[in-house]
Amino acid sequence: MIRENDKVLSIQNLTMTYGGKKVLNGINLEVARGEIIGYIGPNGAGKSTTVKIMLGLIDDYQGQVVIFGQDIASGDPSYKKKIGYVPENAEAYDNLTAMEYLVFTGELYGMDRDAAQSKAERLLRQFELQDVGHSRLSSFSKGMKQKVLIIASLLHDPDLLFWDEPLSGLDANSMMVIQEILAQLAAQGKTIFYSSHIMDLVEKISNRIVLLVKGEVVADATFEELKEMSEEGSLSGIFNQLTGFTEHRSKAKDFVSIVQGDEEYA
Ligand SMILES: Nc1ncnc2c1ncn2[C@@H]1O[C@H](COP(=O)(O)OP(=O)(O)OP(=O)(O)O)[C@@H](O)[C@H]1O
Repeated sequence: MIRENDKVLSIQNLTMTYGGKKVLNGINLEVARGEIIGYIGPNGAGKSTTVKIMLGLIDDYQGQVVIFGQDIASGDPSYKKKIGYVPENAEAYDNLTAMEYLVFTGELYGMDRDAAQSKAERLLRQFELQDVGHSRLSSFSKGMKQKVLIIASLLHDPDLLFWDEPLSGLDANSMMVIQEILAQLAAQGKTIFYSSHIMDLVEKISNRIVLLVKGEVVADATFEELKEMSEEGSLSGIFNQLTGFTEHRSKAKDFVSIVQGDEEYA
């Protein structure tokens, strides 16, 4: 049970339908300060849809979502100021320089322009991006862009973070730094939703795993608890087992046979 004072987020019976198709099917979730939630599931399971609902981007859902004690359907957007978001991609901003993007984002979150600029400069320097602060994002490598998105999500020191595939493209050294940053933020009471398909990383970073399959939470436990419940030793093995996926070998064999021109598989 989470103490009422520690509760950051509460989702009750969340259901979402797109064109008659139910994509979220009664999700319940209580999240406390300081948790790093590995939010995982197969493609199309409903992860982005739940995150978009929590960000207030989708409002025609059924059920209740309470963030920082406020029902987000109440129409008061102030809870958003305490949220940071790393989108899966942010190509729409490619024409901005890193600094322009960061200052713009900081101001959206209510920061003063000078404060946003000075903090952005210092954070860029931490990632050794100070020399390209005034270059357009379109000229950045995948990993450099990811670092800018990560800085943008943290600039206003939010209490709740939604990170969608945040480390894609980052080298091993940068990943270790980010991993440590997340651990330190969580230790200070920040809450992090970490959505990724890279199971090794989710396993390392999260202290709680929530697995969504076809719009339902099918597992909600620590990695250690999941390991005890399953015969699998890794999160990717547990993921395969809980999503009922056992045919990777036969699928790969069929695929390779078609590549090699075997008509039987046409
Ligand atoms: N705007 C939309 N209109 C119609 N259907 C949608 C829309 N957005 C998502 N869906 C459907 O909702 C389901 C859940 O999609 P969602 O993007 O939430 O999955 P996901 O778990 O984030 O997947 P991925 O791991 O591939 O990012 C999918 O079947 C998807 O096709």
